[in-house]
Amino acid sequence: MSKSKHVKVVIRTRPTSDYAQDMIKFTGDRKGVHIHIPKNVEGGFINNQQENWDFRFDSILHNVSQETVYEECASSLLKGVLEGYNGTIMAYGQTGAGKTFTMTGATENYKHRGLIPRTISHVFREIGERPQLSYVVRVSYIEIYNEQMVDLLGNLPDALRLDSNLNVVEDRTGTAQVKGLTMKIATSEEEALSYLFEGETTRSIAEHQLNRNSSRSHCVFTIYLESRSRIESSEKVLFSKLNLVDLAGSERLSKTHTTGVSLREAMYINKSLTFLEQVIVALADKRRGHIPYRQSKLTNVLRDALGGNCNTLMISNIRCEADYIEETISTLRFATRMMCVTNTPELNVQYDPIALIKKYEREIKELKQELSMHDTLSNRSHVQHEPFSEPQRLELQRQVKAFLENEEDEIEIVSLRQIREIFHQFRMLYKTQEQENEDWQRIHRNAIGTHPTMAKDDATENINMNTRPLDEKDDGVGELEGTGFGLGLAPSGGRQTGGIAMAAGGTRGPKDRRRKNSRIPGLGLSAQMGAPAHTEVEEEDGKHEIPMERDRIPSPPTKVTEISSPAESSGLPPLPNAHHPNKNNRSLAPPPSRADEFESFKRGKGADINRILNENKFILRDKKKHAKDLAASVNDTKRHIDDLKIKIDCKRHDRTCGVEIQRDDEVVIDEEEYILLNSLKQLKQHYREQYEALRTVRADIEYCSRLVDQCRQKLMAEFEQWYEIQYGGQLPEDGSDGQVEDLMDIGEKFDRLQMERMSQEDPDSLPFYNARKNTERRYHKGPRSKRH
Ligand SMILES: Nc1ncnc2c1ncn2[C@@H]1O[C@H](COP(=O)(O)OP(=O)(O)OP(=O)(O)O)[C@@H](O)[C@H]1O
Repeated sequence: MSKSKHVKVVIRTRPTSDYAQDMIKFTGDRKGVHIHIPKNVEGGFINNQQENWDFRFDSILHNVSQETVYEECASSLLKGVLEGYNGTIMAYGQTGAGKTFTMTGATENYKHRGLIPRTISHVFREIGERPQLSYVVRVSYIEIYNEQMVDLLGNLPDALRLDSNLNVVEDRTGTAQVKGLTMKIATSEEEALSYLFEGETTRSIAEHQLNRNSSRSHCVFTIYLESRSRIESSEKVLFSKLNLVDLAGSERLSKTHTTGVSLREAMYINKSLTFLEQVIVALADKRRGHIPYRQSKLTNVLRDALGGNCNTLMISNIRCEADYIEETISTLRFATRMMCVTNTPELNVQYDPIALIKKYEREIKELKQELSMHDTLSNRSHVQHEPFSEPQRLELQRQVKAFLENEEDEIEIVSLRQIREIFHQFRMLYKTQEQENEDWQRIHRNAIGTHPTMAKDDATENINMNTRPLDEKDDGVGELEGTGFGLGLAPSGGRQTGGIAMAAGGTRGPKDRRRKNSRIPGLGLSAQMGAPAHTEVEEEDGKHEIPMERDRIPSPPTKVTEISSPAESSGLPPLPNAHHPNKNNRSLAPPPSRADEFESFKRGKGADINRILNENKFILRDKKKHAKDLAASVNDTKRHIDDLKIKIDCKRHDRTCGVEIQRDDEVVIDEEEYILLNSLKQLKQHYREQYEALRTVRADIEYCSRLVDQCRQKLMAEFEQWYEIQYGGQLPEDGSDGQVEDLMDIGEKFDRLQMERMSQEDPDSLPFYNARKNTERRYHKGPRSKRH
């Protein structure tokens, strides 16, 4: 559970030779400050002027080194940040009190480096010591000047513009974010330090070019950490950030004696610090519901640190000279109020949705492996659990068609999912056919109706002729046009006698129930699944099956070109061929269906692979049959063994009842038992051999199945590719990046030598000097001085 914590406040004094020892005294425990200002005698006898002030803080750092400040203020807070808690350290105080010295320190002197560079070093040191975690470190640097936010790591021209496009927005969790802010990923201490120095440099360029006073701006350097475990679940991500804030000087307007631009700047600073104070007062007052964060950019940016989800520490820098006593008291007052602010730091855990998906994928894969193991153990290795891919669907569709066209006797059933897919394919074929029939009939009817030389009655008669029940014998059906369902072209007077219903609606005679063969026109199959190909007819001499030859079954668009078209003979316009569109009629017909094209592909470009596939399938079928036979004989042998065992047991039982002959303690068995035992031995041997053979065949089957699958996949893949190319699909094009070669110049070689020397003296200082040098080089030397 999260715990509330008050903002930790530390006082740091700037060393001075003019220390006002009569006025400022620190308590022995280094936590209290006593201020004494003697009464002004000019105030008269009755003088209410306050003389003494006592303050208590978390710690007082008087005349201490930068290192002590770091250990006291930042070290433990940073550990929290590395564990996933947010942190903020801000330096507050009057101009010249040492805020920048505390936060940034002397950038040219490693020993006097401030909290920010020390924190950066510490971050990377700690990361190196936590190999079980993977971290991403990002940094941003922002300056708030006259209520304008400047992105110090952004493009230099933008930093010099007065109108900034940075805005503070709230994310879903209510956390303030600076929209549009540059966040640089730092992979090393040196890189992160380079960004710090780069920001500093941008700040000083802007200061000179825009005549700004840097002590009148607030600066926020933020280190963002994103960490995830390398050994546990990596979808759990910890996000935390550490704000390192150098506030503008807090001196009063009256004391600065400023005018013009400086006055305006001072007003802005005072305003934002006043708003900061208001927020702190509001936070300290538990009855206050509304906290005015939005009044200024500063409070908006720091809202997490002030009464939010953050461990916050404030360093109040004070000066100990008598001249600055009023400002010092003011700073200490502000610091006291700050101590009343409580925050509720919470672990910032998020779950990475991509990593979560990856985790689920992994789990599914493992489960599938387990399932396939289970299948193998229960001899169901051919069962597939993956969703059907497009090529597999096409293959099933082909099998269904082959089955309906009598090319294959059966479709091997392997799973419930496959059965569902087969049913689905049946339905699709049925629907396609139904649609084609309707289209064809519509076109045909229109054509008949509009033909100038044909009377309407004739046309209707022509259709009715084909839709009425065929009540005459086979001969009477005559020449079927092969182009329509119920629109077959019967010769005049031709009537089928068997009572076969061939109406478009699929009405069937009561006796038309048994079907052995069916065919859907257009796909070479009958339009209705129930449309008969063999039709049972009852004649006087009993039942007969009338085989309906393929080409004799009325089927709409198919075979139109092969058999003399009724359209031609009756003067009708030619019928569209939806099954095999060619270039000339492609514009009329809809794009060819993939199923049809697949069939052509198998005959053409994919003929080779299709042949191999079929050969493999044949071998597989053969092997399966062999396995089935072997399994049957293995079971037979097993039955024989069991029978023999029973017989032998009976024999033994008889023996124990005294029937056996004992000779010199040796069990003597009779001939019959001997034969039985011998047979058992042979049978067992036979069983082992058969079983071994069965295992080998099963292994072969697995291997062949895989081969068949591979051939099928290849065929499908080649077809897909061919289809894409044929019908406008474009293959993606690859692109490649060039590499820029970075050569080392003489200066760099010198730097390297110097670096080597320093690394021997103080290895830890290397990244610091490196970063410093790189930043200088970028800004001040040669062609690399230009940014962006
Ligand atoms: N603890 C310290 N030890 C040594 N020098 C210090 C210390 N604190 C401040 N200084 C020196 O005092 C001067 C003013 O300090 P600094 O610029 O840090 O003040 P500041 O509060 O940041 O002022 P501003 O508000 O103008 O930014 C600098 O030259 C700095 O080196």
